[in-house]
Amino acid sequence: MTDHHAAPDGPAAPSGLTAPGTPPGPTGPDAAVRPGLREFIAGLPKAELHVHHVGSASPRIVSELAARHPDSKVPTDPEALVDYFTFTDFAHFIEVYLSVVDLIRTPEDVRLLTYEVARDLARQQVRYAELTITPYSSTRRGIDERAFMDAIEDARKAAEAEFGTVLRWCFDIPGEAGLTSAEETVRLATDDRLRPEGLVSFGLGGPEIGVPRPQFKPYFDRAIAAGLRSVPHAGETTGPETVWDALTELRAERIGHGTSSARDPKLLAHLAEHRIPLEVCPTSNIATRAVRTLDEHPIKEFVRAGVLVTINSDDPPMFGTDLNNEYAVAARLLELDEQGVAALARTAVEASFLDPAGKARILDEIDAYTSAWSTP
Ligand SMILES: O=C(O)c1cccc(C(=O)CC[C@H]2O[C@@H](n3cnc4c(=O)[nH]cnc43)[C@H](O)[C@@H]2O)c1
Ligand SMILES: [Zn+2]
Repeated sequence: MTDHHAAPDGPAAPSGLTAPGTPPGPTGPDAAVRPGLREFIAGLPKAELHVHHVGSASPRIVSELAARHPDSKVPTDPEALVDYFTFTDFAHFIEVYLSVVDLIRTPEDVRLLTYEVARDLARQQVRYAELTITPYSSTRRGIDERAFMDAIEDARKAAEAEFGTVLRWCFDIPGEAGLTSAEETVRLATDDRLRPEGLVSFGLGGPEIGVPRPQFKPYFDRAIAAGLRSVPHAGETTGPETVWDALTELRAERIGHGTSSARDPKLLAHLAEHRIPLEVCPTSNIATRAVRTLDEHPIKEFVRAGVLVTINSDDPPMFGTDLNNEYAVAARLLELDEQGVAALARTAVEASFLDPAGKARILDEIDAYTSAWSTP
């Protein structure tokens, strides 16, 4: 077992079987997190703005789907998944990610996955999540587009009714799949007969190296004209120029990761001035080896520069984390107490694409929870 999945009192690591007392790995729980802070985080109402649909499949769901489709190379044993979800670099991560995408073959698989993802979010007191979905990956594998939309919408409505967690969708272009995938994604996102009610934003994911952002401008223009918000990944595995491209060409309102922005003081100043939040996913950056160690993560520089930082989990079971653990990691890196952690949760709600009344409701909940916690 590799140690970056060791998380004794943290999230359900990929195996869910990590023995208590396992030495913490670079992204595991920190002795330095103040006593009681993990409990505070666990009960804190939160919003998750950067989490991938397929990348959120729990070990139980992955093994259930792998057992259904025995031709797949994905292990059926949740323990074996820990090694399977250990990545040598970003390209290896995408290769493994796509092998899990290959397991989603029917509208029922889509519905099950979506509903279970919502259940996992609700368990962490996530009140609102924008889930990044790549419809192209499913339709090109033969899932009927109408049935796909019905499956995610059905799960969204059931999750809201049963768990109280509000889900919204970000449809992303898998950039490396080329302009055909961009055309297909924007068509699915803007065709009034298909576009799901829960869709709020338009994204761009996958590898960045060799996939320049400007080529996607016409597709983002169409999505924005149809009322969608622009949230591309940028600066995860390439330099700050990619983030500039996302801002100027794709009119990004938030940036997925934006890690390399720290290398460009002018960019940091621009992000701060224009209040463009970064969707920071610390453990993801270590797991894909985009950043070497957590202590080298630039989150502190973002905060110091006045950039709005939101904390997110990206592909939590694949990275042996969950949103609560990401808040604990951020608390250690930023040296936060309960008030500081609550401020991070507030920033995520404010940076979300939820309507004003929905935002106010969660913000009130955060305040009530935080003052009840600090009242003896
Ligand atoms: O589905 C296909 O057939 C296909 C063909 C070629 C390339 C791709 C992709 O590149 C899919 C990548 C997929 O990865 C998702 N994702 C999940 N986590 C991350 C992340 O941290 N950074 C970037 N992308 C991520 C993303 O949603 C893409 O759809 C697919
Ligand atoms: Zn992502």
